Amino acid sequence: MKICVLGLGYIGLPTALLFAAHGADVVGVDVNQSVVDCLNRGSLPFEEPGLGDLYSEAKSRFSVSTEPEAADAFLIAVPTPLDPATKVSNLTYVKSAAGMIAPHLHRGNLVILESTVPPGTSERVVIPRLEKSGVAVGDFLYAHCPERAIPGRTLSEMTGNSRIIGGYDRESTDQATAIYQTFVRGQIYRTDTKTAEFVKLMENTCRDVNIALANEFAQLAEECEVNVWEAITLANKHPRVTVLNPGPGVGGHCIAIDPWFLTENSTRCRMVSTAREINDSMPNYVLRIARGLLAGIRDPTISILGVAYKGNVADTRESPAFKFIQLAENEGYAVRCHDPYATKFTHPLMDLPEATAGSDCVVVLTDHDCFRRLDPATLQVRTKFVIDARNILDHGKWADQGFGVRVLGDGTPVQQTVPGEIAASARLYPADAARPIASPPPSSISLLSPNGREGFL
Ligand SMILES: NC(=O)C1=CN([C@@H]2O[C@H](COP(=O)(O)OP(=O)(O)OC[C@H]3O[C@@H](n4cnc5c(N)ncnc54)[C@H](O)[C@@H]3O)[C@@H](O)[C@H]2O)C=CC1
Ligand SMILES: CC(=O)N[C@@H]1[C@@H](OP(=O)(O)OP(=O)(O)OC[C@H]2O[C@@H](n3ccc(=O)[nH]c3=O)[C@H](O)[C@@H]2O)O[C@H](C(=O)O)[C@@H](O)[C@@H]1O
Repeated sequence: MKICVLGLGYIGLPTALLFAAHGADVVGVDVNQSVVDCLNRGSLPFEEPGLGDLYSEAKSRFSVSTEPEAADAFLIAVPTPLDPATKVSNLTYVKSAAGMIAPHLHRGNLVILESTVPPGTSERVVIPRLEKSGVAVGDFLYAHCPERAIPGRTLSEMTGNSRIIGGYDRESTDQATAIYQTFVRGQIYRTDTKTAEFVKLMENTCRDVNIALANEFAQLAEECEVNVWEAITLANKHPRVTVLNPGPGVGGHCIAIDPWFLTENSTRCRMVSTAREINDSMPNYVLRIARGLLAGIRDPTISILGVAYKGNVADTRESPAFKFIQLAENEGYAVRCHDPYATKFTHPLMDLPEATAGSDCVVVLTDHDCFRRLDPATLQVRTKFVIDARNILDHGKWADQGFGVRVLGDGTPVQQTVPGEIAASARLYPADAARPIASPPPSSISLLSPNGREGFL
């Protein structure tokens, strides 16, 4: 079996290598020459746990090129970004990939679309371009097989997750099932192409809406002067309730984008777009907290810890850090950034001492594990304020070092802050307290550790 994989990014490359490691001859195609050069040098264009070892294992059956060639099966894993102005999918890359396959397509070949697309895209956009080959669908096989792997655990999820295979016809579903079964150990579910497109979008939209609910709870809790983290921990004791974690916003190439694909042709949707609005407004909310703390400080500097869209990954796509920084700079704050994972960003990435030197407020935006263990005694800041927008720091330790600690959703009323009341506005945690609430916590629950729950890597 020879498989040609178009798009060697976060999804296409691991998928191509898994096929190769399980016996297929794979040609990986990417229009970006630097990706091809990098792989030809034996390096990886990005990091993902286990990918280096898989590459070594698969190398003998894997070659790379900027052009597709004849094969038994073609797999498309190219980007499907969102046009930020119109909130409509940009299908340019998918169209171009289908156009590149057409000259090599023969009767009996299988084409699989893995890229996430709006419902109906296969039928309206992809298949017609493939048919320019002169072969009609039915004579070539076609399936949409959406990817569900989560960055940071891509390989274990690609092999262990269940999969949806949406074939154009029974033969297409059978053939696609057969090739995924070479490495997928999870259950394979069969459906039609448009349902598969819809299911993928529903999954990510469901997560987005649930995160929006957690973010709204954080804001409501603050209005009620309740600590949302304690409230969530307790609510999640209910056997049918799972509230996710509030945070500074939703980033990444998928959850912040896919809900718009579901609604782009709809005139009825309310909840999905409202959830997007709530999540997109979280950087403003965190900045409002910072504004409260920094009122009265001359020429304030904010130190951002974490620009990646989530913990323990380097990916900054759609990261809430972009919006937070832009808003902060518009406000006149100087911004210095530190992220031990990210390598590419719009702002210079500094080491921790440099990013925090002379700072007036440290803001944790990403839940990297290494931040949990940070020792505040080592930081040479000017003003001791920290905002923990992920609830990951050891707050007692920071308070011991004299920091005013403000946790997103901790119940401190944001609007109470007025210039001249700076220290009072940050809840100064008593050195021996793990949380800013008056009554002592029941000894049986860990109130500031809900991040070990489902929902966070
Ligand atoms: N990254 C993720 O965690 C997940 C992504 N997806 C979906 O998978 C698709 C791919 O996403 P990523 O791998 O993250 O994208 P990516 O941006 O990491 O990689 C895509 C690659 O495709 C290449 N490319 C663009 N046009 C091409 C063409 N015509 N022929 C060959 N190569 C081409 C680009 O140069 C790039 O290297 C998207 O639709 C995304 O929504 C789905 C599930 C998870
Ligand atoms: C339904 C679902 O879990 N989808 C996964 C998701 O991967 P992704 O890394 O984007 O998801 P994520 O871990 O929820 O992170 C998205 C964003 O949401 C934030 N986030 C996440 C969980 C939470 O409780 N609170 C929160 O604020 C994260 O910090 C991040 O900014 O989207 C992937 C995709 O489609 O690309 C998909 O394959 C993955 O399985």
